Parts: sequence; structure tokens; C-alpha cells
Amino acid sequence: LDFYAASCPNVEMLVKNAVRSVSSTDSTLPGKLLRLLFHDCMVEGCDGSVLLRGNGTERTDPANKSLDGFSVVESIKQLLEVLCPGTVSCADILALAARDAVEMTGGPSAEVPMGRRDGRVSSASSVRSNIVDTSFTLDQMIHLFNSKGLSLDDLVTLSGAHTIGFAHCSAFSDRFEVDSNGRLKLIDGSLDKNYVAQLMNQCPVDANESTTVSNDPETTFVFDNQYYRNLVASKGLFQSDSVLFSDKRTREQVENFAESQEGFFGRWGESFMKLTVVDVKTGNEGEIRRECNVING
Ligand code: HEM
Ligand SMILES: [Ca+2]
Ligand SMILES: [Ca+2]
Repeated sequence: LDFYAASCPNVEMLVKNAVRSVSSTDSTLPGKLLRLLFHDCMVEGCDGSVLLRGNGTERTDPANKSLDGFSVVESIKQLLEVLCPGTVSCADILALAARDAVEMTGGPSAEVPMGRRDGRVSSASSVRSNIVDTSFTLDQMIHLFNSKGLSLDDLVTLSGAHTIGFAHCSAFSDRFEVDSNGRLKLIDGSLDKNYVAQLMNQCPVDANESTTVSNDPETTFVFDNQYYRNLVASKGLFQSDSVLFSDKRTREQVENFAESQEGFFGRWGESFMKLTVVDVKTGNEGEIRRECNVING
């Protein structure tokens, strides 16, 4: 926790101020940073591999197409290279920024250990097998999370991240089909009717590719337990959200979190910390990148 105490004592404050400053003009940033960390940690561990640009990198895989927030991490790095050159890894910056994003939107604060090294490998071909798809069964999600040291409890808790942010229409189009009249029809009858009507309205058949809807329409920009209330009310956006309430292995925890925001917040810190240390590189592994979007030459 005090990894940079001597080498860059103000790093936490600097990252926090930067995230706060950009978020005050762009309220969509916190969600982007939180998702960016998730996608980083699942592939090659929390090593900043997702931040690398170029042909064939993780970013070029379709599953990462809608990731955003890169430029904020890059500019925080530029600032830190002036204040503490060659010291703070991009992987650590991203972990701190995601932690701050949650706190800044009203969520719990969490302790994030530092000392991650940046990876030198980023390959699109590693993305598909390590990123959860919205069509996954609960068993598939459990399996993937377990392989990263994350439990069923962690899966339910971390999915609460969908209390903020947005999703493109294509991200949940598998829940609808186009009928013979060219209209959208719900495949999965378990969703709340009004919610479905709302989604169809926002995402018509001819919706623009860039159209998005709120993950949590009730409190889009607030990190609260509304996500779990939505699940209980049959208003989960993705199939992978809804299944957390429909499957009896996870229903009770969803109900608990829906009833108690303290319960959710109380669990968040531990699960989030576990996410931020997935397969980390330490010691002499990897490197401290000078720029977050490219490995050192
Ligand atoms: C467990 C299975 C999960 C699945 C299948 C999933 C899938 C998705 C999808 C498809 C989107 C919409 C992306 C878009 O269309 O732009 C999304 C958004 C998001 N996800 Fe997840 N996710 C999962 C878990 C998580 C976890 C564990 C976190 C973080 C701890 C997370 C954080 C987010 C955030 C913050 C957004 C909003 C992003 C934004 O506003 O740009 N998700 N997720
Ligand atoms: Ca990574
Ligand atoms: Ca919310």
C-alpha cells in the first residue's frame, strides 16, 4: 500500500485529482475507467496490456471495441512522468483511477495495493477466451472468474459495477429478434414489459451503431445498489445480469444487496481489491512503461 511512499508520495492524490477534474466535465468517464480496469485484469492480468495501441493488440478485438477512457490514463501518466519519472506503472494508474471512479460517483472507497509492472504483451487473440460475453451461462461465468481467483460472491459483487455507465444497443440485441414485420420482438419473456418497451424505443431496429442506453436507468451516474433492485424487478439489461437473479445460487446475494446498500458496499472493497491483483506482474517482470499506449523501445 505504501509502495510509492518514497518514490512518488503524492501519486494517489494526483490520480484522484485528475479523475475528478475530467469527470466534472465528462460524467461518462467513471464508467469507462471501471470497465477498462476489468478488461485489463481479465487478459494477461492487471498489467496495462489493454492500454497498448497498434495492430493486433487487445484493443483491436471486437470485445474491446467500445472501451474508452484511454486518453485520461495516458495524460495522467504524462503528468507523473514529469513529477516522478520512470516510477509509476500504467497498470497502477488504471487501478487507482478505477477505484477513484467508484468513490467519486458515490460508491465505497477501496484500498488498492501498488507495485504492478506493465506487461509487454497484448494480443487480440487472448481476448475472446478471457472476457465474459453477455450470452454466457452462470456456469461459464463462474468458471472464468474462478480461473482468475474470483469467487461466485465476487462475480455478484463486481457485476454491481453495472450500476453506472452505458451499453451500446448491440450489447443486448441477443435478447430481441426481428419479426416478419421488421419489428423487434423479445425472446426472453422474463423481462419487465415496461422496461422492454423502453429499451425497444431507445434501440429501434435501425438504431445508429453509436446509440447507447443506461446500464441503470434509475441512477445512471450514481454508484449505488440500484443495479440489484433492477435485477429483482426483472430489469437486468444483459442476460448475464438477469441470470444472477434467476439462478438460485446467486439470487439470495442479489436480494441482500438490493435490500442493503451497506451490504453491497461492505463487500465491494474486498472483491474490487481481488480484481485489481489478478495475475499481477511484480519485481523484475514486465517494465515501467514511459508511455501507456506503447511498450518501451
Ligand atoms: C460478469 C460479466 C460481465 C459482462 C458479460 C459484462 C458486459 C458488459 C457489456 C456488454 C457492457 C456494455 C459495453 C458497451 O456496449 O459499450 C458493459 C458495460 C460496463 N461494464 Fe460490464 N460486464 C461484466 C462484468 C463487469 C465487471 C466485473 C465490471 C467492473 C468491475 C464491469 C464494468 C462495466 C462498466 C462500468 C460498464 C459501463 C461502461 C461505460 O459506461 O462505458 N462489468 N459490461
Ligand atoms: Ca491486462
Ligand atoms: Ca446506479
